[in-house]
Amino acid sequence: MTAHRPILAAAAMRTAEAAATCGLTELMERAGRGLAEAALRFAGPMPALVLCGPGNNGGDGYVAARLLRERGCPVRIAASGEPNTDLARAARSQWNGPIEALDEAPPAPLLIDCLFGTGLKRALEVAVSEALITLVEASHIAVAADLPSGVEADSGARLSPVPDFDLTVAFGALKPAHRLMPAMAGMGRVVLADIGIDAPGPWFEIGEPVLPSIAPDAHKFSRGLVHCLAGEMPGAIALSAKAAAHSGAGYVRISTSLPIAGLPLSVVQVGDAQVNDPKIGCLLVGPGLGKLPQLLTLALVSHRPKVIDADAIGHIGEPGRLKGQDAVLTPHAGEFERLFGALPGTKAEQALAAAEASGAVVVFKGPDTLVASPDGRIGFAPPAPAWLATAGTGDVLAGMIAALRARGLPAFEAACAGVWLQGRAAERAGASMIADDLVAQL
Ligand SMILES: NC(=O)C1=CN([C@@H]2O[C@H](COP(=O)(O)OP(=O)(O)OC[C@H]3O[C@@H](n4cnc5c(N)ncnc54)[C@H](OP(=O)(O)O)[C@@H]3O)[C@@H](O)[C@H]2O)[C@@H](O)CC1
Ligand SMILES: Nc1ncnc2c1ncn2[C@@H]1O[C@H](COP(=O)(O)OP(=O)(O)O)[C@@H](O)[C@H]1O
Ligand SMILES: [K+]
Repeated sequence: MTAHRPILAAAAMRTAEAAATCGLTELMERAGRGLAEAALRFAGPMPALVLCGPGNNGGDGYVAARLLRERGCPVRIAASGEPNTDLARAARSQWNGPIEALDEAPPAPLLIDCLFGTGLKRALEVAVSEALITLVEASHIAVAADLPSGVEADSGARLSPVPDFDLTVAFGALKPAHRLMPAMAGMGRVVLADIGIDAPGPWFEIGEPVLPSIAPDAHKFSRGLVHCLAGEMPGAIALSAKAAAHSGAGYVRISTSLPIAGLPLSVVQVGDAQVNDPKIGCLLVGPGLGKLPQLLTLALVSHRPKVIDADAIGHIGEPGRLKGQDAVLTPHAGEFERLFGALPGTKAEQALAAAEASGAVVVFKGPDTLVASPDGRIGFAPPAPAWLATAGTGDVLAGMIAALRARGLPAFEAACAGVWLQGRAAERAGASMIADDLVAQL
């Protein structure tokens, strides 16, 4: 099992830094050392150019340059201007080499970007942005300190054009941008430098789940019954049902008006939906539902936990309808906007607002999937392969979450576990996978 790693927004990071017992000077020394060591490990000793900005991200750069030079690397520094914090000024005063002007500096094989980190508030000046892009493109290996300059820490937005990096060294904790699009796509490998900050909080990167073990005296119903409501296009719910069966549910049942072909023989097809059957561990409605809002209504009459996906999300109408439902909602961006409207803020803030409005656990899917709970927790998915973008993988995820819920995990934990397991299954399935292959990897 890998632990959940904290994710701190810029303001929370500043609070955690201020609370660090070692003091800010030592924090910057540790950040600079972590950066220098990570760059050396990744690139080996090669001539480096460190770009230093005006704030503490620049301060980290002065420290890293000094330490790289102490280890025998030929290092140059180019700065966009004078440091404007005491910490950065102190770090610069310990550098006794020349400092070049950013717009005149020739490139080097190793480029280390310490222009801006969590303090970026607006687009880079055009000359600074152009120099950064030119120097990154002319390097062999480009490393970003904390964040690539131009990336907004909390939203993952690019406030100005940002070149692609090979390595990003996050200090103390991941920031939302390390796990949000578009920023995360251009960071290369992301590593975390431990600078001694201990700040567990309600936002984290989802780690490997601990799944309930199968009791020695288990029977099929104690392992969890998933009941799926089939709609107009039964192929989708069939995928969900298979995924549920292979995610450890002891019994998977589909209520359907017509027999569904291609299902494993172990999946039981029934004509009527006893949605209040106390044996049901989790109901699943939505995949392939089509224009049958009455099946969502039926699911909402049930007192059992439920996963609401796909077409069913479009039939909800008013998020408040889900209050008290013990539901997990799994919208992609289109379904999300249809139900919740165009919410303001970052993707994380939108997911939280949606969870609060609906009282449901919201799995806001995409290349940067988030799991938000009405109690304020957010799990950020670790990167998953882009080949998940193929029809039916969302149906598989819904079936996985339903099974994990039926096996006894609480709604938020089941959703986080499903998202993590889906990503790893996709890695094993490989780039040519279709949704059916994903099920084979569960
Ligand atoms: N605090 C700590 O103890 C530790 C912090 N650490 C490090 O510090 C980083 C955060 O440092 P930071 O807060 O100084 O912000 P940073 O990203 O360097 O830049 C902000 C400066 O840039 C300016 N500015 C902003 N946007 C701009 C623009 N587009 N174009 C031009 N200027 C712009 C802004 O000025 P202003 O907007 O006020 O004009 C401000 O002066 C963090 O990522 C980590 O690397 C580590 O060392 C661990 C210890
Ligand atoms: N570019 C991507 N990178 C990683 N995962 C992705 C990407 N695009 C989509 N996914 C994942 O694939 C699944 C697609 O689900 P969804 O859009 O509901 O498709 P469908 O309705 O066809 O099943 C989601 O789990 C989503 O997070
Ligand atoms: K940076």
